[in-house]
Amino acid sequence: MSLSPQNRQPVGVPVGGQFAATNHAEPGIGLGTFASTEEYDAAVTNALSAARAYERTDIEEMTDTDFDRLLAKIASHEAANGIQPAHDLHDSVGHGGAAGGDVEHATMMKSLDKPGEDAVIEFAAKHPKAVIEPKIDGLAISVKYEDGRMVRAARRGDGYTGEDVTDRVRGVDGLPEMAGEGDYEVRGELYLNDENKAKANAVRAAAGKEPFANARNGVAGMLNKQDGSYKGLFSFAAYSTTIDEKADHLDNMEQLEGMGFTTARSLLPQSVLDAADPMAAIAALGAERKDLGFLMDGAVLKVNTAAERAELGEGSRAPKWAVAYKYPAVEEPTVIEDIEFNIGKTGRLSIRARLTPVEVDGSVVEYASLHNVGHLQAADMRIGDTVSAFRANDVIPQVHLPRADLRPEDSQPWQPPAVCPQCSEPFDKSTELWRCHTPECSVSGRIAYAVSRDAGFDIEGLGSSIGDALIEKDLVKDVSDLFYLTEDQLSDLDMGATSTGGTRTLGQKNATKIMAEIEKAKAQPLNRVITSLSMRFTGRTFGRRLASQFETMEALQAATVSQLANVEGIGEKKAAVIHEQLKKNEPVIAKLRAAGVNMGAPKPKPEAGAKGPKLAKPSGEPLSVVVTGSVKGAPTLASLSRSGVQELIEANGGKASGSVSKTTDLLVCSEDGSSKWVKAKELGIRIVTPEEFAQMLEDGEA
Ligand SMILES: NC(=O)c1ccc[n+]([C@@H]2O[C@H](COP(=O)([O-])OP(=O)(O)OC[C@H]3O[C@@H](n4cnc5c(N)ncnc54)[C@H](O)[C@@H]3O)[C@@H](O)[C@H]2O)c1
Ligand SMILES: [Zn+2]
Repeated sequence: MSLSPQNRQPVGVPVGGQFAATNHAEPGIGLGTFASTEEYDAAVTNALSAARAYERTDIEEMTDTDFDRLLAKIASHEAANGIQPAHDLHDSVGHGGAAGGDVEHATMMKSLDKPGEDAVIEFAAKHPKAVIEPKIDGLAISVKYEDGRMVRAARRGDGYTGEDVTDRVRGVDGLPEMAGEGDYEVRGELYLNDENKAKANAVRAAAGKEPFANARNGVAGMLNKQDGSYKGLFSFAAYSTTIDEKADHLDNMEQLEGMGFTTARSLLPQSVLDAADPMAAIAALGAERKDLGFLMDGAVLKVNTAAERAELGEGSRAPKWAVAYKYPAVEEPTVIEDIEFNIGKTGRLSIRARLTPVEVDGSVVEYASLHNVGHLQAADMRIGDTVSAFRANDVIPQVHLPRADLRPEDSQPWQPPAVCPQCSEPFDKSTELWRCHTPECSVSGRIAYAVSRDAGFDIEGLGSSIGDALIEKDLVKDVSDLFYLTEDQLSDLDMGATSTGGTRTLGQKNATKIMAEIEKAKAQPLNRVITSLSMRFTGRTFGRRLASQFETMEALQAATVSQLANVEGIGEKKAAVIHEQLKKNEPVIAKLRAAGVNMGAPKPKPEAGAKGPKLAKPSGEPLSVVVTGSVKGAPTLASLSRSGVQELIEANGGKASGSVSKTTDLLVCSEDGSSKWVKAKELGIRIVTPEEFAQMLEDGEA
């Protein structure tokens, strides 16, 4: 089919600045042609790929504006060169990207023509009684009712057949399960409103995925997910029905509304078409877009009576009795001044562009989301690039279309940070959104460390997903907040959406368990309290040394830099850092103290004549002890973690060490032949079994 000249006009072109293209372009003029057949072929391939992604996935390979512009250029090239297109980009539903399915449609499900402003004005002049409705941006479905009961729902697909989605849309808001009597069909848009979009994106975030690019992509992605993880988050609005094919469109819509359906026109019913100035009504409808709470990408003009519908008839991919006007995305050119990173409170790396401030659609945009590393690299946007800033119906501004012709000569491709820019540790790249898990970088990492069995309070059951949920809800900002949680806060904690779209809470049973663990944790030894603060240079080893040196938190806080520096292995530099961080953590420590967390106690002075510490040399110096392998053989040691054993050694006056060297005094080892055993043998170091070691501690005889 060759296109009418009108159809070749670009639709939805952006307005303003260098990116402006006119909505009134003469057919084929200003759209340009491709320089070579190869370029034309590549453009067709790209457009088909984008259409496929658009119809079948939640991936947006290009924005609608880019897609429409590309399509217009392809059409213009074909017209200028007399090419009979071999592709079906122009005249198939879904631009050739749609796939059919199991359900055959009674009549073809079509698209809408978006012929541009002039044609819309002409349509309105010819059909002054036409009605105007919002064009909702989601996915079309057809729903069949038999005896007033919903029996089948299917996607538009290729227009002739579509995928069966019955079970996935049952219970959707605006789409009743039982309605009226008899057999009929309702067609309408399945869409995602802002409130549900936030919920759906929370489900995505929990799975480490980037939020949906926009609500329309969201519907596609959610519908493709067959496991129902987003069930209940859709909405439906009807725009046509077979309930009475002789009736006026408006009467039919009113009847559906009476039966419990939401209709497109009922979402914005106040706009009346003034045939003399249809663009005024379209603009009035468009003015409400920002505050609607759902995506509306255009306005639809439809004739009202059945007679007019029959008279105007159908085109191959769209009816002739309706036209749509697609609102142009508002975008403005600006320059990326810098690309900035931020590590969020749960450790996620977010990337944004700092822009030369520019006014877009009434407000100044200074920053734009660059999504994730993959997105930025694929788009090849660089510092210094002139880009187009837009809001795409979403609140967070975005940029796209880097202008190669305006790129500075010394421009370099953007490189993602090799390691976390804050702590220099490698990122966790297992999901689209990179994360840094270190305690230094994220509250998440700090809490995970603070509750860990090895280093911190050993709070069983408080895993990272619960930790993250507490952080998201701002219930926990630092470790001390854990000790102020209430059982109700825990049991009501929102753990994200369930497979049926409801919210999942942590529940009473889990809450009670965790509360008991938190209570128990208050008695953890001082070294663990110190470590749980996630200060630099106070890992497990130094935590133990500081605790045994200063005995109480009070003494540790009162210590001068040089007193801290005297602790083995610390030295002046680290001492200064620890000193500073102790000051910074004063409020946290105060809160821990007030919650009843153990702050240590001075060790009783040995009575005269009493034996010295158990793990000490006759000189009084601590024995350096290395424990390797399992200590399970010794019942008194079996329940201890690695750190527990080390703590025990130091509580008995010894010094725990991880590796065997000349200075080692004792190796506790159950496996003869291990590398540490061999080394100890070579160095003539005393070796005892865990059982013997347990006995030594009991007897107080080293
Ligand atoms: N970004 C991309 O890569 C890409 C790729 C392919 C297509 N697209 C976009 O998709 C458009 C074509 O897709 P399409 O045919 O699915 O949709 P469309 O936007 O051209 O409009 C037709 C659809 O509008 C819907 N609709 C909403 N409200 C309605 C109402 N009140 N009355 C009647 N219909 C209503 C119906 O589902 C109908 O099928 C292109 O113009 C392009 O912008 C984008
Ligand atoms: Zn980091």
